[in-house]
Amino acid sequence: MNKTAKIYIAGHRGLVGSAILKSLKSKGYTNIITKTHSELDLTNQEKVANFFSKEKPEYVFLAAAKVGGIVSNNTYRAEFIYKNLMIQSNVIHHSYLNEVKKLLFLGSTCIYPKNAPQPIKEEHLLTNILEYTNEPYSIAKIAGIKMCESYNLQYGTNFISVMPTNLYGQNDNFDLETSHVIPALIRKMHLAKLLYEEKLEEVLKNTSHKTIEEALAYLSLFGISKKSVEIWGTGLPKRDFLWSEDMADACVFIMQNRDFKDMYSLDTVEIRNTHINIGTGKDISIKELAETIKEIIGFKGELIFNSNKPDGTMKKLIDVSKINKLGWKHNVELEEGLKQLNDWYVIQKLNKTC
Ligand SMILES: NC(=O)C1=CN([C@@H]2O[C@H](COP(=O)(O)OP(=O)(O)OC[C@H]3O[C@@H](n4cnc5c(N)ncnc54)[C@H](OP(=O)(O)O)[C@@H]3O)[C@@H](O)[C@H]2O)C=CC1
Ligand SMILES: C[C@H]1O[C@H](OP(=O)(O)OP(=O)(O)OC[C@H]2O[C@@H](n3cnc4c(=O)[nH]c(N)nc43)[C@H](O)[C@@H]2O)[C@@H](O)[C@@H](O)C1=O
Repeated sequence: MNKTAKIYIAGHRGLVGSAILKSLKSKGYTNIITKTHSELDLTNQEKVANFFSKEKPEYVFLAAAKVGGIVSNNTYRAEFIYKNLMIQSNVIHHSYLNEVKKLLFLGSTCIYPKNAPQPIKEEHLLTNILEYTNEPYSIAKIAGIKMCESYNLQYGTNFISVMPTNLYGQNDNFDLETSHVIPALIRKMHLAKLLYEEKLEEVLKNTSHKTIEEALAYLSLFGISKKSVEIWGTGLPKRDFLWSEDMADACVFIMQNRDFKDMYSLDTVEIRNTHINIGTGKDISIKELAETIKEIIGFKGELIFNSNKPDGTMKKLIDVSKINKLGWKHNVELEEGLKQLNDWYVIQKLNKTC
């Protein structure tokens, strides 16, 4: 991938896409194409076909998807399967038709069985049943992996599938209903702290409500009060969290240095691993995570675990030995990343009107 190569980042305003854009720019890439969702709806086959035949990108980072946390996945099941299948089918197929040299497809570690052996290796794909809360999303992601594999084997393309663990970082989604756990807990605890300090004007600024009564009623739906914050589930599930800029770094590293055949040849033909895990290889319970965030923010109230909300997969530690062997390792440890994200949130979101 030379510095003037034409590179398309699909989803460049999202958590990962924005970090990939930043990384490529910092490395001196000058010919990057981006389109917002409203400029190019990737679920629309005709528009995607026109875009690819006009722009002819040489490299594609496929970081556009319908994404969300556990409740969002469980609630908007039809949207998760439909939109993800459409986006990835359109982008992968038109990348093939337009002779894209290399494409990177972002899947997710939720593709693995819910009770997969720990740490989860690439070869555990399709060995048992999936976690039900995110089954539609996972099935779409598995279809994406198999689409890349099939195009590589039949058409000789160079399409690589990476499976990120749970990600967090700047430009994340902080919506209380649809976000992932880290942005949700950061926002919940800041709001509870503002309530505790009786900074009601600031609470109002940080919700989309007109009166403080409406704002308080809304916050109570999410278990946010001056005395306590609700944490979904039992607190016992464990997750491996990766800083989004580390994820972007891994994506750029693979696009610069590795090909599909490097991954394919890592295993026996019988195992036919065609994708690669990206994470830290370390996990933490949601309870420990919540306590760490509480400490960073300085919230003095209680954490209340609501076991009526889903836990999801209990353990999702991934084996990262393959990506490590290929020459990449994460850089930012969780506590450092949480502090950085909290600082960013305070400047970019907490003191701005929603
Ligand atoms: N966040 C995480 O923890 C994890 C993410 N992943 C995967 O990483 C990738 C990136 O995720 P992340 O950055 O978190 O997601 P975000 O939700 O932050 O960003 C997704 C991007 O895709 C764009 N997009 C969505 N639908 C369309 C569409 N129909 N047409 C055009 N653009 C669209 C969005 O644009 P707009 O905002 O304008 O809608 C946005 O820029 C995804 O494939 C996701 O599945 C994998 C594991 C964990
Ligand atoms: C990346 C991954 O993201 C999703 O899966 P998930 O790992 O379950 O992600 P999550 O961040 O939403 O939750 C992690 C854990 O945290 C608990 N939890 C506590 N309190 C809150 C809370 O307030 N919000 C959220 N979202 N979770 C909370 C929550 O109950 C769960 O036990 C997939 O659907 C799938 O899309 C996917 O690939």
